[in-house]
Amino acid sequence: MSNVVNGDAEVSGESYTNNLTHTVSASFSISSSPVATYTSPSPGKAGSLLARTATRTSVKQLKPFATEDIKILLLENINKTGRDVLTAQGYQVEYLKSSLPEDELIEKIRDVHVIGIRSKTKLTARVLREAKNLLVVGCFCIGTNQVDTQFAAQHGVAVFNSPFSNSRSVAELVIGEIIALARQLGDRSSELHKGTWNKVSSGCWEIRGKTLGIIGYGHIGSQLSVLAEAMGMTVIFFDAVNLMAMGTAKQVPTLEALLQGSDFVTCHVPELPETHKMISSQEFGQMRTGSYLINASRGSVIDIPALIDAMRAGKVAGAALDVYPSEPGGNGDYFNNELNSWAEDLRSLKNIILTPHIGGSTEEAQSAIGVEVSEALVRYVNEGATLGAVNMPEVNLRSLTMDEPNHVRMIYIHHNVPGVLRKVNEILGDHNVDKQMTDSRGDVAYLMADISDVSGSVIKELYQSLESLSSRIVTRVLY
Ligand SMILES: NC(=O)C1=CN([C@@H]2O[C@H](COP(=O)(O)OP(=O)(O)OC[C@H]3O[C@@H](n4cnc5c(N)ncnc54)[C@H](O)[C@@H]3O)[C@@H](O)[C@H]2O)C=CC1
Ligand SMILES: O=C(O)CCC(=O)C(=O)O
Repeated sequence: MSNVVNGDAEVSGESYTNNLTHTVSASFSISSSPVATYTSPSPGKAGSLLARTATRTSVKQLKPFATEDIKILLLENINKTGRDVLTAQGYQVEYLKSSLPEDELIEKIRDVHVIGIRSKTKLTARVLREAKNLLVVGCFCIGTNQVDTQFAAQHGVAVFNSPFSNSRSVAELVIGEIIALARQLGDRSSELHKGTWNKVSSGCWEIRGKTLGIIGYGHIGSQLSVLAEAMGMTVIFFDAVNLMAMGTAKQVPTLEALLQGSDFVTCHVPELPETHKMISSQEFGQMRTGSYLINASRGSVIDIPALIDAMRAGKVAGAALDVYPSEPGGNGDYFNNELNSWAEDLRSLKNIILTPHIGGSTEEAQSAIGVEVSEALVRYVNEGATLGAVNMPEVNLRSLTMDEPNHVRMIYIHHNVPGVLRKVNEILGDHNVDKQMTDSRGDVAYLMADISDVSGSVIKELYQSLESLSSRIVTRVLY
């Protein structure tokens, strides 16, 4: 394959960096000239930060490859804003509305350099092991529990997410659910849908003056706290760390204190071993009789058979669940006992709101997430910047400019073992290293160095020397 970029004829990458599976793909064409630059396609409609910065003529677009050779697989109906950012770069983007069963996913992931998912797609070690060309994963959501982020890092695959673009949407959904549960809205509505008029006030309450207990006072929990106080509720919260309370909310020292003191309990913790079945029979026993439970975090946080028992016993007067231990792969799939053995018992309860993991599903959230995550992916693919990565150290260097035509950016992802920097500096030391940054996270380290006045043959030597080090996970060359 050969490409022409800004008039420079390119030679096959295999002729000079045999093992480019560690950069992008062995089949990519790599310019023989480090001065080769890339003319950015016209910015997409998204009007994104990236599109805007690309029009600044002084910033040099770093690309070691023909952008149209970058293959991206987007699953789970990722918003058009995100697709637009990626297609505007000239990448090949394949887009599917649902997730894929594991075997199909493995077939598809073998080929791609970037994968974009939401909460449903499980990128386990088994799947990632097959992803030989994969550079980066974009989680177009907050949670990253669906990805084996540690395995990914150890194989040089960065993972990005959107840490708070859907937080407000989740908080608003929970506010709606608090009122809906207090007024038994779900039951009244479905009765009338079936033709039955059932006007009742017994067991229906205002939320003013009631206490909301928030478990996990992070982005969503603290946002919810502000909204709940504005509606006249008292807020208490429990968190693993000490945090500044919003408004007049109060942190309580134990989960038990939270459960005993709340009329409504809502969970906003990540999926972790410590949060697995955090609310089970014992915790339901500690809740006030007639209180309500909401979970829009992860399905594993609640012991659902214990919830069913607590609701049947009248201990819990209502519940709203948005997330489940097993969730269907796509719209139209069944939510039944084959998926979760207790599904039909759950569906038969009174005053229970069951939603299909829509906490973050608003136009505003999905549009913002699409742009945010796609831009992080583009920055990583094109420039190697890891800012915001959830599994790699955060490393960035200022963009190279058009005034620096003979520069190369070397990226060396490596095992964090003693003596690596000495060896890397022996390789880079004879050259003019303008800037260098290195950082580590656990047992993976990330080094980025911009080197000036280098020829194509020198780049090849630098690349091969870094590749030959035993500490190497991935070497990338950008210019
Ligand atoms: N239903 C939906 O569509 C959505 C669900 N989520 C879920 O909500 C979760 C929370 O989201 P954010 O508020 O953005 O996360 P965050 O990371 O900002 O806050 C989580 C809080 O939980 C606390 N925490 C962690 N372990 C704890 C423990 N064992 N006990 C008590 N507190 C603990 C942390 O200290 C932190 O303050 C996400 O991890 C995700 O799984 C997020 C967005 C949408
Ligand atoms: O929108 C989604 O698919 C997932 C939302 C979610 O659970 C998250 O952001 O963690």
